[in-house]
Amino acid sequence: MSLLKIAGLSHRFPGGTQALHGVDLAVARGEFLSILGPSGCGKSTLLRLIMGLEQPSAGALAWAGRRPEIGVVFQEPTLMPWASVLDNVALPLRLKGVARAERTRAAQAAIEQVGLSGFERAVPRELSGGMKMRVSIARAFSAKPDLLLMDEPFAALDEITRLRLDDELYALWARLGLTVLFVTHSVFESAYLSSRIVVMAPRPGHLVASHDTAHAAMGAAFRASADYAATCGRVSASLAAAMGQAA
Ligand SMILES: Nc1ncnc2c1ncn2[C@@H]1O[C@H](COP(=O)(O)OP(=O)(O)OP(=O)(O)O)[C@@H](O)[C@H]1O
Repeated sequence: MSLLKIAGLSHRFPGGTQALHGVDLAVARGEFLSILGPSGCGKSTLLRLIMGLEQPSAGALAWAGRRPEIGVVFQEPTLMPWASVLDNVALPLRLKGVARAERTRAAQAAIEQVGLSGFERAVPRELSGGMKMRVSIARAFSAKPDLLLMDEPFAALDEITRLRLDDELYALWARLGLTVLFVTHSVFESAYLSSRIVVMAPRPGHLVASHDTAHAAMGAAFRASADYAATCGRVSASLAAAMGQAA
């Protein structure tokens, strides 16, 4: 069953920019869904509507059951610089009023999941860019969100770190059964991580294609596989079409 059903969603900003038009999208529980599209096609606007930070001009977002808990990861890790890794990761739990002992336990578990055990007392300036991003990811899922929204989380990282974090995120998703909505400009990253990829086109932003992907394995073996190459080819062609170019 769908966690979220988006129907006929359109959004016009007060200045007059029509950012989205007629978006229909269902997000199933447990899927890793990437939204891929050129700059300005409305990806971030769509995430803001899902987060409830903007109200749509038309159309509807329907959640299954109660309003869900949403975890968010942006390109900037946006950590509290004065606070320890543990306190940063525990922040959503503190804001929810979870008692100290319980939030420490949950934050420590999340820190372990992202491979940062032993760094609980470190502060952000003592961490590498990749480690800060791991803290941001741990914070986003520490409160066990129904949906994890990720807006180009690894775009500012070097390629080696990015590939490693892609592997780690894929493993986390598979291990914890997360539902992830992942915004990226990268065909290769989306083809590697996703169970489904939707491609958007601009002016105004709308969905043009949806691709299910084959996930047989991960790591170097999957990156070298024919399935991965075929997905990259199909998705690249959709993206080229979305941008009005021949593939
Ligand atoms: N607050 C705003 N006020 C007015 N127009 C906006 C606002 N935010 C975004 N837009 C416009 O809406 C359109 C979609 O922007 P959005 O940021 O959602 O695209 P995007 O696909 O996320 O782009 P990028 O990949 O560069 O981050 C663009 O034309 C942008 O200029």
